[in-house]
Amino acid sequence: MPTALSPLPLNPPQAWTKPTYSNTHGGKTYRPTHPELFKVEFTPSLGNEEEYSSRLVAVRDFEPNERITKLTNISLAPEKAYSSVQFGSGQRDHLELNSDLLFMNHSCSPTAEIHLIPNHPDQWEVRTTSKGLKKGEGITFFYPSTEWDMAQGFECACGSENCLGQIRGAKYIPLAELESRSYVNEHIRRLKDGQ
Ligand SMILES: C[S@@+](CC[C@H](N)C(=O)[O-])C[C@H]1O[C@@H](n2cnc3c(N)ncnc32)[C@H](O)[C@@H]1O
Repeated sequence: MPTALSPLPLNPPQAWTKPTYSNTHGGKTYRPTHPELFKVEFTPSLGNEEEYSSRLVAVRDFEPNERITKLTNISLAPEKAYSSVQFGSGQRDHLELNSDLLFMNHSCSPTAEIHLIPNHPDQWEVRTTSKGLKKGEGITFFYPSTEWDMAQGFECACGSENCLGQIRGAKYIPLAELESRSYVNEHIRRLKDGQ
């Protein structure tokens, strides 16, 4: 069950077509959700089926600690999935982004953060880190900052010097390590406290 204070809709407020290589290259069904902020890029040489072949890229500069966007078209996820973002410690506390934000990849040295103030979905947002963000840079976040035990772990290909390798969720990473990488959401801190 979702937590009592989880007023997320079961369906996205606005219909959304997931971008694919073909519908962003000549297809007519895809409309970027935040064209003035970021765009989805595919690397066709890696193949359309390869999930890491796509990424979200800033189309303008952002200041340090600037809000990139609020999470405006979210819905309660039917279940934890590769695409969902965890917003609480309850079993059903996972949301779907239903926007191009889905294409934010994980990085061990992320350029952005997801801030999920408990029980205030109207304030949930994506922010830059203290470094800000330049036009053309990938918008990434540290998945364990929201995810406790991911539906689908992966071998990280972020390429950063201090890459952690396997990414499976915060459950498998000490709190100090989480804190050294990213803003850590309150539900993750709570779950760490109880570990
Ligand atoms: C929500 S999707 C992110 C968007 C993804 N690139 C796509 O095309 O759908 C999450 C998936 O992307 C892939 N991914 C994201 N960040 C990654 C990384 N740093 N290294 C390897 N794969 C990554 C993993 O397969 C992960 O399950």
